[in-house]
Amino acid sequence: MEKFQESMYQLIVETSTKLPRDVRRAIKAAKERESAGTRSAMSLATITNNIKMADDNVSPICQDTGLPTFKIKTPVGANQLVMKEAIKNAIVQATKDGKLRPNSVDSLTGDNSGDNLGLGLPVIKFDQWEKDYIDARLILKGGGCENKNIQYSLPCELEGLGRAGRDLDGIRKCIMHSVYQAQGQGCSAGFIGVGIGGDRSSGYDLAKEQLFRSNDDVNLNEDLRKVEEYVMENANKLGIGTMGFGGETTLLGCKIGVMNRIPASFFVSVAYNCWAFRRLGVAVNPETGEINEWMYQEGENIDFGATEAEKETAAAAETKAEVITLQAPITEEQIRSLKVGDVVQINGRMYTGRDAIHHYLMSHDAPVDLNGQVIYHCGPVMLKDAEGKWHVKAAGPTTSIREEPYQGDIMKKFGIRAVIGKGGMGPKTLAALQEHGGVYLNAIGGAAQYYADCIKDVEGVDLMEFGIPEAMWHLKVEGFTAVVTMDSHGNSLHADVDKSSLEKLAQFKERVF
Ligand SMILES: O=C(O)C[C@H](O)C(=O)O
Ligand code: SF4
Repeated sequence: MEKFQESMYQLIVETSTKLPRDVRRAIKAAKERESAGTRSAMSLATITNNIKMADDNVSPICQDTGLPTFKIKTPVGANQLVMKEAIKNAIVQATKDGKLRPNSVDSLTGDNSGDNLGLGLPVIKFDQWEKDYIDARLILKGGGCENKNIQYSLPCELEGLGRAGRDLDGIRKCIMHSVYQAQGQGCSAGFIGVGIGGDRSSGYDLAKEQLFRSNDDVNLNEDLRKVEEYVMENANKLGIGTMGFGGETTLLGCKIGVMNRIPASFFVSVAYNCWAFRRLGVAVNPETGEINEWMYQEGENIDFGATEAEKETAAAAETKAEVITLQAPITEEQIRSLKVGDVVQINGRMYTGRDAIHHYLMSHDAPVDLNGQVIYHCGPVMLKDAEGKWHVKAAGPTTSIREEPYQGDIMKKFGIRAVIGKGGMGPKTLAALQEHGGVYLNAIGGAAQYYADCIKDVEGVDLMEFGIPEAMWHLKVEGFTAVVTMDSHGNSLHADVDKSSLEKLAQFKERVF
């Protein structure tokens, strides 16, 4: 088993940096469905560029490399303790090499362990089987989509859909609702794994288990196959689209599993996974620990390479004419001239700030003058070189809604003019944007390589005590592109899409099964 650690390292690196073939094909099909020139088409072009960049740079597709979860099947007699130790070592190494973000945080103190280890982490689930090889699978599922998981206890009342009963039709309604409630916040278009039955914890386990199925397989259970097909056809009519910008594709895959339940409980558990659906697997020799075979290799591999990239550059050049350039510090007048739908490109300085920084700024002074400045909701992957200089390895946006309780107050307190994130913010922030003269810019979630490339220098860092993802990084950017989705005139694309998709959801109220 001396090669097992190296094999697990390879599995981690491949999973973090290369999307599996079935996922690539689903994204390509989504791109082909979208009409040219729309915000969704532009986002999908950025996403496919990003996938290609991650391949080429062998760097994380998305900066949130999730809570590493291994599912391992072993032949009788294989030593699971040895495997566990090897996996931990491989994780520490992958973190040092910038292939994983240090993502393990003490739940009580907020301290980041720095190496992705810590109480309960990584998650490793072992099972024994009769076969003579080790089947090791890994999923790196980020926090934004994990937060959009949802569990229904039937019977229940659902907005837009009415009563969901304890039958196949009730299940159908829950699944349709789960897609609606995620909006763009889990970096749509997404994949869902659904678990029917069990208790609250085994139901969610079953839902996550479905995410290990190939996106192209056909459910052997006839009822579930019908529901899967129904959901794939109809969820895309909700019009939520890529990043919640509206558009043709909201869902890229739906896999449903079932297990028994106890008479009093009827759970439908949904695990939502973003487009950056990072899961892979290997078959390992139990004697040597070497990889015999990579999984999920069936079908055509889309590399989103040269010709696609050329087309996208051309498309980007076409839209260039409409792009508005912003450079911090930004004046109130400039900000008030922006409106929902505008595409902006930022040059110059921006500061990262997410959960810990927002909480901190409520009761402290800022370490820098934020007047007229831009805050980027981002927790990057950073590496320090031998000279002590920091380099950005991955830096896409994080879900902004978590900062809703603080954002408006902080913008007013420090004179911040623009915040960049993804998934949109709520009414409190919208009111503050109007009152103070501010704007919300939606960047493309998961496009961590694309945005890392826009960051030309790391000019400083404050509040490192919060750990790498939560610190306030001072970034020099060039051509950082984002879309105005909330402006200073009271408009919010997110509120509009939420409203229209709820109306569309109501079309699916009538019994189908
Ligand atoms: O933590 C992050 O960087 C992003 C997170 O996965 C999110 O989607 O909000
Ligand atoms: S930022 Fe988006 S793509 Fe990345 S893990 Fe979070 S939900 Fe997934």
